[in-house]
Amino acid sequence: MDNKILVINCGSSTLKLAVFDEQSLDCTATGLAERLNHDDAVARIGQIDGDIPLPAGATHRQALEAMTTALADSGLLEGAPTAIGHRVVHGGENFREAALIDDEVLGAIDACASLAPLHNPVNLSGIESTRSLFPDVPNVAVFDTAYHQTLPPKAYLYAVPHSYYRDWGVRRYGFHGISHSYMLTEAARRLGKTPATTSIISAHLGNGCSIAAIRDGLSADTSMGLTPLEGLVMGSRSGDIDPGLFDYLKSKGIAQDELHHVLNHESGLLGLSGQTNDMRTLCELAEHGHEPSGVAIEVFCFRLARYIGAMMASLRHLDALVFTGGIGENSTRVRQQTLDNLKLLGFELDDELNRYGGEFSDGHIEGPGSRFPVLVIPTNEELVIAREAARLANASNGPQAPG
Ligand SMILES: Nc1ncnc2c1ncn2[C@@H]1O[C@H](COP(=O)(O)OP(=O)(O)O)[C@@H](O)[C@H]1O
Ligand SMILES: CC(=O)OP(=O)(O)O
Ligand SMILES: [Mg+2]
Repeated sequence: MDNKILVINCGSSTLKLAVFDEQSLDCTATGLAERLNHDDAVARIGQIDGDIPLPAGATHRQALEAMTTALADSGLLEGAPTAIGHRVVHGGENFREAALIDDEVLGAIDACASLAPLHNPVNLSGIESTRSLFPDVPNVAVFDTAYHQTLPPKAYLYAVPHSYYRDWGVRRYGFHGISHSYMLTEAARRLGKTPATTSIISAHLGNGCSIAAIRDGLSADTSMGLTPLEGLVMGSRSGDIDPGLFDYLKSKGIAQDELHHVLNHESGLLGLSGQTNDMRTLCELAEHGHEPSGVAIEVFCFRLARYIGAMMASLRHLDALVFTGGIGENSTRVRQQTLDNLKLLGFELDDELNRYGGEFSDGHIEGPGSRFPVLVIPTNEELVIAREAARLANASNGPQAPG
């Protein structure tokens, strides 16, 4: 019987789950629950036909229970997993790497909840659920912030009174570190280099979007800040705004709570287009002449281009610009339109390679005259989490005999 690692990624209204073989780290099952806490909540497991039955308005916990039962019933878990890895978005300054979960770690995750209100509370509910479903199995937290703990003060300090940082931890933390660190190892492998000598700009473009400057293997700058709201334009998040907006809109009768909701849930691509947060649909709409969708894509790409330029300030050399995430991996248009803004920096794409997203060129999509390689690399946050969960669970089984 093969030992299995269960990986859980709880998002605000989704739950992604994956099962890995502990030895080979092959992914043997994947599942997705969507529209959780809504009447039409739905769950599927790739290896099982049909939907997994969920009650209307199912919570993360109910979905997790239904999905793990279905996995167990169909033999996909092969008994209880040997370790469970969780994506946890905000770990503050407490975690430079993944951690075996105990009550102290749970407390530290809870203490960061107000800094990632869309993410940490659901991450915690995922952990609590698996702890009660599988009481004897070690749980491991893998943090989105951990990889960015190498940011230098010049990149993480806001220019506000220093006591805000000292007393309240007000600083830039950065997120999507699981994905950015995977981009580093994958880019290094494709370029025939070691991660420790590789410098890249990594653009993770999913529903949440962020960019990182990675200098000689270490995160040196990134676009997200105290919370995952800062930086790039995202599906429904605004990214950077002038904080003066709060006062101005207060004078228009929009309270802080309401604006907070708008900036997180009704802005970004959704707010600009008035249609959807989904880039694929926006591209289709724009192709059919829907002007606001075209404008939304233009703002998205221009902001990204500005940030690519900004990331250059942290690097001594650049081995590659890397695109990943649902948009970065799949949108020929976004990659082209972004780099059209950066001709002065010497980026050039090959139209054909870009159209195929680097599928037949080991990820490369740059043209022959490009000053820098440009890569498209599919992210695999679940694999990173599985690897860390296996490593920490094994380490917790006591000291290994010297080899
Ligand atoms: N072919 C495509 N063209 C453009 N955008 C795409 C395409 N496929 C997926 N996307 C976009 O990727 C985004 C979702 O990214 P993903 O990384 O899956 O999200 P999450 O952050 O929830 O994991 C959506 O905006 C979706 O429209
Ligand atoms: C941190 C963050 O924005 O995560 P996601 O992209 O999953 O929303
Ligand atoms: Mg994501």
